[in-house]
Amino acid sequence: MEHLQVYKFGGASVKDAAAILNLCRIVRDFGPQGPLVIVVSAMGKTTNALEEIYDLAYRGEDWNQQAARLAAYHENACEELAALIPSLNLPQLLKQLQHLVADLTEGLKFMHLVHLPESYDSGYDQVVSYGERFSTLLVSTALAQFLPDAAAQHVPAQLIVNTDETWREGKIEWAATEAHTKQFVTKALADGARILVTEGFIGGTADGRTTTLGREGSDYTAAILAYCLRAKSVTIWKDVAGLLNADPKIFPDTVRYPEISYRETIEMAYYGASVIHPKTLKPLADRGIPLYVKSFLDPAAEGTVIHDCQHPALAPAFIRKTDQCLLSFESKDFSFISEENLAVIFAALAQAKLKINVMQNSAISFSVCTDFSERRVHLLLDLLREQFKLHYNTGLTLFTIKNYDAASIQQLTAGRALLLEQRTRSTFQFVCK
Ligand SMILES: Nc1ncnc2c1ncn2[C@@H]1O[C@H](COP(=O)(O)OP(=O)(O)O)[C@@H](O)[C@H]1O
Ligand SMILES: N[C@@H](CC(=O)OP(=O)(O)O)C(=O)O
Repeated sequence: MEHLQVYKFGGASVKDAAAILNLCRIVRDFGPQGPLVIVVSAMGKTTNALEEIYDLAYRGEDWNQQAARLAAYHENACEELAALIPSLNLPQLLKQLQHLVADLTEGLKFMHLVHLPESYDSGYDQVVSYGERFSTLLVSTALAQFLPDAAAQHVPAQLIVNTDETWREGKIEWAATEAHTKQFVTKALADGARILVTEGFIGGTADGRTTTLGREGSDYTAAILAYCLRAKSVTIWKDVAGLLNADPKIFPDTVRYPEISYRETIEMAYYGASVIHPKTLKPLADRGIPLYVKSFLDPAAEGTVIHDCQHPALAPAFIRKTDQCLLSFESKDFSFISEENLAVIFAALAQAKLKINVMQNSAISFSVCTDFSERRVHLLLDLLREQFKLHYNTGLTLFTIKNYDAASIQQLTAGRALLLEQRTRSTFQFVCK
């Protein structure tokens, strides 16, 4: 479907009724005339709120107040949307929302009273996925009223984005996803819809259970659907002017990259540039689909295009990852760290689902820097305690400078005590307090 485009709207761009109206205007004023698939994230900080609710429920603590606050936030958005789009049928929208809220709270009560889910992670997906289900209901309803000619239709992501049962990080079953996506989209277009709206971040297993694709995974959903539909392009609408050389919330004086290659961007995302989910680039690069990053606050502005291109050297990019943990494994008897030891350590890291951000070895010890998760680090320690002496430090920060020069290293390292440092020809990384 080479005319089809994919838009993705993240949490900031749907955070309240005014933001949803802005989305409708972007689609009307800047959107294509042809078919458009819209991928929607949960409103504002809803996913964090659902994580908190799930944690409380899993621990057997009271989650009712937090759940009521989340329901009120969405109800309030429905009421405000109805004031902004008078043709919207508020009682019907509220009824649909309340239905979803009731499903969510039933699930939580069931877990609380009857039995815990088979694992923390499987229960997480059933609960945390509601953020996207709520937001997609609001956005698809608003679009259907705002642009009646486009006959916007909701396509449930659980039916088209097929995954295995890797909870919280569902692995895409590509053949099934491609077949179902084509089938649902073709049918909806044949029925007269021009705009299809679906949930980002969530998928479904073959037996109908909901999975999630990893935090901030809605960008990835957009790329998956674009790949399966051989779309013309993907546009992700953000609260920044495009892909910048650093996060403007952290670093002053950022510059925008008007054009950048898939390869450079994939590395920036991998090192932690949170503007794009790291898995997003591969499906697009595989099919040569350009990715536009544009500002929903200034939709007429140029933004960034990420595609297959050659460009001159880029300004150094600065990336910060907080909440890091530096773990070191030491042999107990002064024997060298061998390949056999490393195989055991890597297997345990994979089992504990701890991803390595940086690693380094010396004669008798091996160190890795990972994102910190108390639950996962403790599992790792349990797995390896017998064989190795283990030390770990938390509350650390990992900085990466891509395309570094002497001045950028000096700028970032000045006054900091470095616990680990590493450089390749293009990348300088260090971990510090
Ligand atoms: N290199 C970068 N360029 C632009 N924005 C960045 C970069 N690195 C981090 N960011 C941050 O990413 C944010 C947008 O991404 P995100 O919050 O995931 O959006 P959404 O959830 O709305 O999709 C920006 O507000 C900015 O703070
Ligand atoms: N709502 C999910 C998925 C997502 O992609 O969100 P956003 O597009 O707002 O980063 C999360 O917060 O993780």
